[in-house]
Amino acid sequence: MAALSGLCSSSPSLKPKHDRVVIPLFRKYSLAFPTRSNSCSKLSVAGEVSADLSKTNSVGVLKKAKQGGLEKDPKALWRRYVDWLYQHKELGLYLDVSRIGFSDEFVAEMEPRFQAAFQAMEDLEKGAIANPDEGRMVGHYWLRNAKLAPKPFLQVQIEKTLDAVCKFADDVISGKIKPPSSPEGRFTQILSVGIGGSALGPQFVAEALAPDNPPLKIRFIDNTDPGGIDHQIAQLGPELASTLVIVISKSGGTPETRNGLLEVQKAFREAGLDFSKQGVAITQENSLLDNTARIEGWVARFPMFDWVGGRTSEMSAVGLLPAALQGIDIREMLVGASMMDNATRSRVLKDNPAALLALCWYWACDGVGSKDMVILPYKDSLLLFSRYLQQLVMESLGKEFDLDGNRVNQGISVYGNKGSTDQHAYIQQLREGVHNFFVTFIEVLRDRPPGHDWELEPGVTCGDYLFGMLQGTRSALYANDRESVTVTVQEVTPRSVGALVALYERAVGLYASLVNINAYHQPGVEAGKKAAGEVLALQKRVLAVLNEASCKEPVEPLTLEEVAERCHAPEDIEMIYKIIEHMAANDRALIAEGNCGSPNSLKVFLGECNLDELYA
Ligand SMILES: O=P(O)(O)OC[C@H]1O[C@H](O)[C@H](O)[C@@H](O)[C@@H]1O
Repeated sequence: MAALSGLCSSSPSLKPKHDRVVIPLFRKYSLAFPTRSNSCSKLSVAGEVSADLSKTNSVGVLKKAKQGGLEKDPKALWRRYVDWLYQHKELGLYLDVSRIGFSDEFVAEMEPRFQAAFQAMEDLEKGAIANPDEGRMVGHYWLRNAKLAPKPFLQVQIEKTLDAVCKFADDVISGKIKPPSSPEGRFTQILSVGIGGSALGPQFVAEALAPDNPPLKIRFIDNTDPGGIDHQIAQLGPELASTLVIVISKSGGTPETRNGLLEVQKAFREAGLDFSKQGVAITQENSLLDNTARIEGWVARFPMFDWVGGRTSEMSAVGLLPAALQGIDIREMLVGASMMDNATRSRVLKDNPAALLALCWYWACDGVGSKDMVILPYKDSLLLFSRYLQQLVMESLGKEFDLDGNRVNQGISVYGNKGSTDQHAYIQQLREGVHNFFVTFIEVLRDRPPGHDWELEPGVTCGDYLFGMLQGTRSALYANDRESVTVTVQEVTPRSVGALVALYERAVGLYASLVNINAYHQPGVEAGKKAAGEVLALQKRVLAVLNEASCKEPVEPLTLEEVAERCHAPEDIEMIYKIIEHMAANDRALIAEGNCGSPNSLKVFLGECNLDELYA
């Protein structure tokens, strides 16, 4: 660890002042403090199990001030509330950061970092290669204000796509574009097939904003789980004939999405329906999906742009088309996002709600993700906000290396559902148990549309209870030194949802700058995909070996050792066991002897011999 003490030594104001803090063993830390300063030496010290904030976190006042505890004097707290309350008048959005304990000194020390983050954000918006690993521009902010796009052809692309989305949605809703063989004579259902960034935004927005009786109802296939897929198709029943299938994949090659598509196409064939007359693709030009849709003559294709990442694609065709088809005012979503974008371009920390959020995150998580972010919207329709944010925050910030190549293992964990429901589940632990989180309350002031409220006891409505639960939980947590942020909106509308999406997109971008990581790539996702590919390749070898033995006269059941040996993969015996266990559970391998609970007893064979494959 000796080299660590030299970190950032050229920056005297950022000298370490902290005590050693022990990080739980499972968080295998090997930290070099995230900073933009070139004076920091490049370090990669794997295997450490404790992190020394004094050496890894150059914000000197952070730990010291934290030891002082949170402000508890009601008058001082009220002053802090008023002093720091952020308000976006036009959006009717407030951000209260008073229950996060940062000090003025901390804010002052963070100021230069914020100025650097604002500059990085400005460069990004002007078209800099903000995703250096992939050599890509990052342009989701242009989607809600095309004039900001750095090249005229990008502007045209954005505007043309938006017009095409609106027109297509209008034509589908009006019945001008209709399915060939539906008794209703118009599309009534959407089946969205996509995963990750190609599902989470549309799911969140559908839950938040779809009217009670949308012109088209939406369902999702967002996995390669056959049971889940069958369930969605079964629920559609005869309405499959009036279902618009939207296949969404930026890359156009994600296996789960491809599988979903193949399964849905099979269901169409079995129902005697022509899929191409009901299929829509949203993907990058010339991707596998795009080419399939073009060659098969699907109803429509919409572009995904290279410079929009999946997790920030809600305001592209990915989010806008499904929303428009459900009758959601997508131009209002864009207005809300654009207004928030304007506000979050401010270089004055107190006037910039995204910067305030990033400040709170940094403070609460010590700039190293030491606490989890619990998202608690007190509104049923915002249930999926935490799930949406999970990808946005964790895929963006959860990085092994910083931009200078230091191993930092950054990130902030996100979870949550909704209040007051969660008060009856895990808030007990938040109040009294392990102190490893901070809360974000999302408060919605309007309970019901005007004229619909009633008092279920004198002076008290159902919504008053919800309000009371939020305020009570916030106070109870704070009284026990649990910090929280509160975001308040007037109503859940397309505008406020657009604003929330934009607020968090920018907060993530700014925070990424503060900790010096690339928020726009996801190299870690590849490892799991690659390993899955290897498992499927091994399965093919296992099948070939079992097939050969099963084609013998008499059939030769094999032990796991024999299968592994014949696959030339003795080191993969555990995976071979798992493959056989899965095949046996699905009647694709038969057990001659023993059972899966005692692997050494097993002898297996295939029910059928495939001679074609044997002699292929
Ligand atoms: O839209 P697709 O290319 O199908 O990608 C879907 C998802 O795949 C990967 O797992 C990425 O990590 C996600 O960021 C992405 O949203």
